[in-house]
Amino acid sequence: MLSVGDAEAIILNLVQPLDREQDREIIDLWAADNRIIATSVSSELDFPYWDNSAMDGYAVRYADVQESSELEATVLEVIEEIPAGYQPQLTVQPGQAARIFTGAVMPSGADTVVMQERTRREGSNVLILTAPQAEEFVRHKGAFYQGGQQLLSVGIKLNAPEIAVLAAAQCAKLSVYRRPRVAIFSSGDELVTPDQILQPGQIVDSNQYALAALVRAAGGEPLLLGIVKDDPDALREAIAYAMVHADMILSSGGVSVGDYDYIDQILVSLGAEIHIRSVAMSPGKPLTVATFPTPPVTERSRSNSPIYFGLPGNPVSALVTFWRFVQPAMRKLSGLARGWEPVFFRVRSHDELKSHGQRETYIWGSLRLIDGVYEFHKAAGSHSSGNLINLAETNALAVLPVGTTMISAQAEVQVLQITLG
Ligand SMILES: Nc1nc2c(c(=O)[nH]1)N[C@H]1C(S)=C(S)[C@@H](COP(=O)(O)OP(=O)(O)OC[C@H]3O[C@@H](n4cnc5c(N)ncnc54)[C@H](O)[C@@H]3O)O[C@H]1N2
Ligand code: MOO
Ligand SMILES: [Mg+2]
Repeated sequence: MLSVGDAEAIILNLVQPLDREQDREIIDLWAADNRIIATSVSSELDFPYWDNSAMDGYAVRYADVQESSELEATVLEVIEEIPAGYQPQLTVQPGQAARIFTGAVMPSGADTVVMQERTRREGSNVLILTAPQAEEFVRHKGAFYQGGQQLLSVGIKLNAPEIAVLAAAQCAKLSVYRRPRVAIFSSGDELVTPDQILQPGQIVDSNQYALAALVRAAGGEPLLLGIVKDDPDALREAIAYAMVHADMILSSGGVSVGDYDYIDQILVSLGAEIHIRSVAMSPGKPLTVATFPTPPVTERSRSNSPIYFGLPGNPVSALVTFWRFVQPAMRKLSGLARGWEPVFFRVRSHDELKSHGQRETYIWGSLRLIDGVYEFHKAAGSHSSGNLINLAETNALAVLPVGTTMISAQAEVQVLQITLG
């Protein structure tokens, strides 16, 4: 059976990012958080825009004050007061100073700022009590950034720091990748929506809710296709619709070896190429990954043909395979230039962890900060892949490699981070 690592490599190789020319939209900066920038940004402005003061104090000529001390204070005449947002009117001549405040424009003639605490005001004069460094507390025009250079490159995710940069660069509208459209449906005759009274043998379709939330959290736009019966015609219709409307298709259920598990054969009948049928992992062994032939350019509404993930129906298996494979694939698809690969790190395990050792095993639980160190706590209760009840507060999965049957309590374990940073 295919290893998890090989499956990941196949999937990430199949997924191609959205097209930065064709798959983009213009949005307002207020709506930019968590979006991915599709054109590089530069500014004509220098940062800082002007020479300005980093302190409340006095703008002086260094040559005048370089010998100043408590005992031999330099006396300067204060010629002007310069608050932030004001254009200085006078030039500071030898023997003169200007009162200045943080962020205010430096007056011509002055090259240094002496902070207020190192001065004493006497009427229209100021006494400089300490020798400053030359050019101290002056933020020079262009010192942080010179106009014309690249500020942000394509493929960066926008959060508060990048949005602040864009605002400072007066970029009130910007071009971002559109959100990937992800079609989602659940397959199974036993499934009903949460508002229905359960008849014998029925269960609630929880997967579609979970997958929609995961798709949204990963920056995608879910296209909900509902519950599809274990009926080849109904499944073919749903997949054929999704093929032309989505960048990615997620189904859950119907990918194992049962008589009603039709997904693979329908994909084949629609001309899809199946790249993965199962993976040596637990939970999540039955997993179908397929692609469709690229339609002719004239019939295309988007740059790529979609990738299909037939996730296993068991609720935990559907989530684990999403976290392990679909989430990185969505990040790559969405245009992120870097950081789409899954993130693993090592922590101490609070609990003993067990596996049968034959497949790479993912155990759900939570990372908790104990005395400043992250510790993995296995979720209490049954670890059957059909039990979703103890999934609440899961924020990491412990990974036991093939061949490892036990990790003792307090020993180190590798965990997969599943909440997006
Ligand atoms: N003979 C074998 N049987 C099974 C194997 C196997 O290797 N040989 N693998 C098992 C494993 S592992 C898994 S996982 C499941 C995967 O099954 P399917 O993907 O075909 O899914 P279904 O049979 O349709 O359903 C499985 C299970 O999950 C429940 N389910 C399905 N959809 C949903 C949903 N939307 N929300 C909540 N729960 C759902 C369904 O009722 C079943 O209980 O196959 C094993 N069998
Ligand atoms: O993958 Mo099944 O996921 O082991 O229950
Ligand atoms: Mg089945």
